[in-house]
Amino acid sequence: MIEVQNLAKSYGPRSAIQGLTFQVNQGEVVGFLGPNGAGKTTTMNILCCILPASSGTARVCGFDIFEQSYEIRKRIGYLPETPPLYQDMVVSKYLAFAAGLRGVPKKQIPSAVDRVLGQCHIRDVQDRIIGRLSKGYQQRIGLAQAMIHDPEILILDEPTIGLDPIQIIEIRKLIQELGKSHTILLSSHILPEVTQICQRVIIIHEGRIAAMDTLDGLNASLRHSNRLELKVRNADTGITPKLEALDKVSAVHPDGVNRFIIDIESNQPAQDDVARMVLEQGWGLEELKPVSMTLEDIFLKLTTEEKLDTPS
Ligand SMILES: Nc1ncnc2c1ncn2[C@@H]1O[C@H](COP(=O)(O)OP(=O)(O)OP(=O)(O)O)[C@@H](O)[C@H]1O
Repeated sequence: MIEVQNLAKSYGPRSAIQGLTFQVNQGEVVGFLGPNGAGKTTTMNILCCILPASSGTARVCGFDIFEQSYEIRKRIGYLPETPPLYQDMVVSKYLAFAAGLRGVPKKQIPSAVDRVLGQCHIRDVQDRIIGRLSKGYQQRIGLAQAMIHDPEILILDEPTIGLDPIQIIEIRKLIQELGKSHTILLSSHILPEVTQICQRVIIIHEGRIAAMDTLDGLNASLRHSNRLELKVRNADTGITPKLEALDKVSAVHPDGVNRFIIDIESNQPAQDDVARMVLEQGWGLEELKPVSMTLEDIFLKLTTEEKLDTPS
């Protein structure tokens, strides 16, 4: 659905993105993550044909961003970080206006407005002035304008930024609903949000792809940081050095009473050795399980500590 190949963009001498290659398949909801200035908005603007790329190619629904931008605009709905709302307009009139701008035939405008009022759950405010509505409602109106021409793909730039926790939950639910019938590329700084909404993530850092996979896949590719969580019933004072003496264990961190976090050497299955020692020493095995990394752990690892050599 979206195919990006070696995409680059420079603003004068400043390179914003370089060598970006990724795909978003039909029906996927993909999170686009990166620290401030990583190049997320630049990439989204290029895919929506708002900004020209400096080099590389991208195709959206099979159409070329350089040659066939009109076809792409028909098929893409874009919610920029600041939604393009006219604060003095009434919701339904604004949406009809947006429909006209997006080329919806005049006769079909009332039904298009009616459709997005329903899809975005804003029917109850259709006669209200936009500027007097809460930010959560305004964001839904932003989504409604992005969908007014019934696009197959939605590109959402930080859709929950500036919302309060209840509004965030509402918009998140709405995006999850829309994800059932649309392909979505979504940028966000809120990592638990991406974990909840997205099936796959693309992490960019300094304009390049740092990782691209499902959450499970990312976890697996970073397995060198494997950790185990161990709970025992009767730890004695020698437990930490004894566990650290195991071949595959690189460090042991006590974490509360009778609980330990064990760092494992790269790709070494160490559970059996740890369990055997616990039983032999009579420490009483309560629980032994891998500590899975959160998206936040993965993101910080990729964007602060080190970079993957090649995107997966
Ligand atoms: N119009 C512009 N002129 C010059 N430099 C720009 C322009 N727009 C963006 N940049 C630079 O390009 C880089 C990427 O910016 P971009 O806005 O795409 O990042 P981002 O990942 O969306 O960041 P944020 O999360 O802060 O919105 C940054 O270094 C930014 O300063």
